[in-house]
Amino acid sequence: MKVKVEVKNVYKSFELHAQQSEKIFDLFSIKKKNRKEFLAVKDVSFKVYEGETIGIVGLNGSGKSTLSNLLSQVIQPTQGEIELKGVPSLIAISAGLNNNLTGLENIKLKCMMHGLSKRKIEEVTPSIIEFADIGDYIEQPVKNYSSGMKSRLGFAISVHTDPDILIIDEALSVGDSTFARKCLDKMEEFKQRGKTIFFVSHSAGQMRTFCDKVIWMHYGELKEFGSAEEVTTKYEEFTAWFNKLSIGQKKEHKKKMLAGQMRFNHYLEQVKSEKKHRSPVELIKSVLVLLPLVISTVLVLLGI
Ligand SMILES: Nc1ncnc2c1ncn2[C@@H]1O[C@H](COP(=O)(O)OP(=O)(O)OP(=O)(O)O)[C@@H](O)[C@H]1O
Repeated sequence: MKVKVEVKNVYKSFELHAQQSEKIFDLFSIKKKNRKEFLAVKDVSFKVYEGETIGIVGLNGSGKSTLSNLLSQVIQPTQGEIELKGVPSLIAISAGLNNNLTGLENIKLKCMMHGLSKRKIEEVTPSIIEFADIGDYIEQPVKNYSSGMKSRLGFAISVHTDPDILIIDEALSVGDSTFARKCLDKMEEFKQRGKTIFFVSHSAGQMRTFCDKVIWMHYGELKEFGSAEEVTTKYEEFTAWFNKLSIGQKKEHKKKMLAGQMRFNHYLEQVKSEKKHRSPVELIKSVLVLLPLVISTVLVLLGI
């Protein structure tokens, strides 16, 4: 079997600015300040083969969506590498939908972004509308949709763009059971066609029946990666233990674990090799941001 996705020592950190002014200061400063950052994904590595369906489980805030966004290239790793052999498509609640455009306009836009020709878009549009099944709302701006409607439209568009790697981030949890069944049937069809699927869900049943393997994300780290049965059982044992804790104990546990995800941003740079200064590219970017301000100031001073 061919390797379809390879994730190598991936980290994703988010800088935590105490104030907006810090953010602006960082944009213009040449030397990076040592700010606090949060490691949402911490040294994650795994390989996925063609045709595998991979479930992703974990408590709230464990890094599942961050990992989904990394896999679908919506965000880039802070460190590490992700190699994808194929085009990914993310299905998440309202992912990639433009709120100000109508459903129909979004269909055209997303299909174009996936490289479909005008003729192909005209050909698949009726089928997308039928799958989404949101009636006259298809002519309404997406901002008027319920989360279930957004999820229906997002799912319908994504499966019709025929992606190689499908990443489904809890989109099914907001739909009703009929729609969830329809999506699961479609996913089964994709699976039969040898597509690679990542599937974020809180349902142990769906993990067992639908996935070959499961990734358990735990406070940013990959705690387990193995057969769906084995990892789901371990995860259920953990949640049963966790749910037995008192509210205070749960809070204490979370606090301790989250503290382990806090770092100063030099941490990753130390891991990399003590690279404390901005790269020339970053420096040029800062200069370009300042350029319009400098030009307008000079023009004002010259009285032009
Ligand atoms: N842009 C951001 N800036 C700062 N922190 C972020 C950002 N995005 C995510 N995080 C943090 O990263 C952690 C992981 O978030 P993520 O959404 O990936 O978790 P999750 O497992 O998908 O959670 P849930 O089950 O609640 O959807 C959370 O603590 C979240 O607050």
